[in-house]
Amino acid sequence: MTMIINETIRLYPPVNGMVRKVGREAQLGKLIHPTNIEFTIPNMALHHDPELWGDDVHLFKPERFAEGIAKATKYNAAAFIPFRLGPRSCVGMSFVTTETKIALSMILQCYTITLSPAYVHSPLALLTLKPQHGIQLLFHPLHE
Ligand code: HEM
Repeated sequence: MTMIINETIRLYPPVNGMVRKVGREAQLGKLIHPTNIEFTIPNMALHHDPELWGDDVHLFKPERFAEGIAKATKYNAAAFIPFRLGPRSCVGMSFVTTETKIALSMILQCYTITLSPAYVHSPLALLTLKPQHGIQLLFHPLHE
C-alpha cells in the first residue's frame, strides 16, 4: 500500500508547487539569488521529469517504489518531494499516510472498487491539485 500511495502522490502531488523567499543573497550553482526574490519549487515538474524517473515517467507503476524511496529516486532526495524536504517539511506526513492506509484497509475489506465510465481524467492545479470533475467510483460489496 505504501508503494501505491507513493506512486499516486508522485503523479498527483496534492501540493504541487511551493514558494520560497530568499532571506539573504545566496548562490546556488551558477545562479545568484538576490535578497527577497521569490521562487517556486516545482515538485510536480520534478515528479514528472523523465531524466529522473525514466521514459515511463507518466505511467502509474507502484513497483518503482518496491525497494523504497531512496532506490526509486536513485538517491536524489529532491526528486520526490510531495511533503517537501528539510526542517519545514509537512508535519502531517506520517499522520496522513497512516490515516490513508487505515481508511483504504477498512474500505477494501468490504468492497472492490472500479472506476465509473462517467469519470473524466482532468487533474486541475488550483492552489492544490484536484480532480476537476471529481472521481466517480463504483463500489461492489464483497459480502452480501
Ligand atoms: C496528502 C496530504 C498532505 C500533503 C501532500 C501535504 C504536503 C505538505 C507540503 C508540501 C508542505 C510544505 C509546504 C511549503 O513548504 O510551502 C506541508 C506543510 C505542512 N503540513 Fe502538510 N500535507 C498533507 C497533509 C497534512 C496534514 C493532514 C497535516 C496536519 C495534520 C499537515 C500539516 C502541515 C503543516 C503544519 C505544515 C507546515 C510545516 C511548517 O511550515 O513548518 N499536512 N504539507
